[in-house]
Amino acid sequence: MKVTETTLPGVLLIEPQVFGDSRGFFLETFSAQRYAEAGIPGPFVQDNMSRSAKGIVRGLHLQSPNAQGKLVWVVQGSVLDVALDVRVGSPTFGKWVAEELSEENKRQLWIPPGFAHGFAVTSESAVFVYKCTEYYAPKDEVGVLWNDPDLGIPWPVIEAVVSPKDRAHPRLKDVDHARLPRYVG
Ligand SMILES: Cc1cn([C@H]2C[C@H](O)[C@@H](COP(=O)(O)OP(=O)(O)O[C@H]3O[C@@H](C)C(=O)[C@@H](O)[C@H]3O)O2)c(=O)[nH]c1=O
Repeated sequence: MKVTETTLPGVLLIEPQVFGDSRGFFLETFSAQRYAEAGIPGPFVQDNMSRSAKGIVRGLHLQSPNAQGKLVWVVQGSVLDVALDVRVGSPTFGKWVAEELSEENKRQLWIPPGFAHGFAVTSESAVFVYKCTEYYAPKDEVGVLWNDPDLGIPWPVIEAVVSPKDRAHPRLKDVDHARLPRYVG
């Protein structure tokens, strides 16, 4: 597999090796030793899957405490996936990266603990899967407004469909910083 550092240190783009043949294709979506060697330590304790229709935006979400590292990819359709650094004291606080993840490109994104995460569906529908390094802890959920004008994320959707919960998140500047993770270098 090919691992590339994105413009946000710590956020990694992974292009798995795909073995195509007359039946279709095969790829390994995760292998503990290989991913650890690539800088994705784990251990992963929870796997998730969601399906969303075109135009849906989920995010921007994190947990703090109990911050989750997330290894994410798309098994059907395509999304624009976004990781936002919200670690207080980080030199890249408030910066984000956006990568297209799709059934076709089979890319994965590693989003370390301490980043907020979200995605927008650009295909008719998308099935999104991810591995998490911490269990879901609703009491620790923190959200940042998906279309916070200070962030300027170019969401590729004309009419975004966003859950009431996600519509109610504050802008990053208005999030109680005591609820955000700290940058530890
Ligand atoms: C995230 C999650 C949700 N749920 C439940 C709670 C709720 O009833 C239902 C839907 O939850 P949500 O609206 O939070 O689902 P969703 O908006 O898809 O939340 C996810 O968004 C992406 C962007 C992430 O990064 C994930 O970590 C997660 O926050 O599923 C779990 O049982 N376990 C979980 O791990």
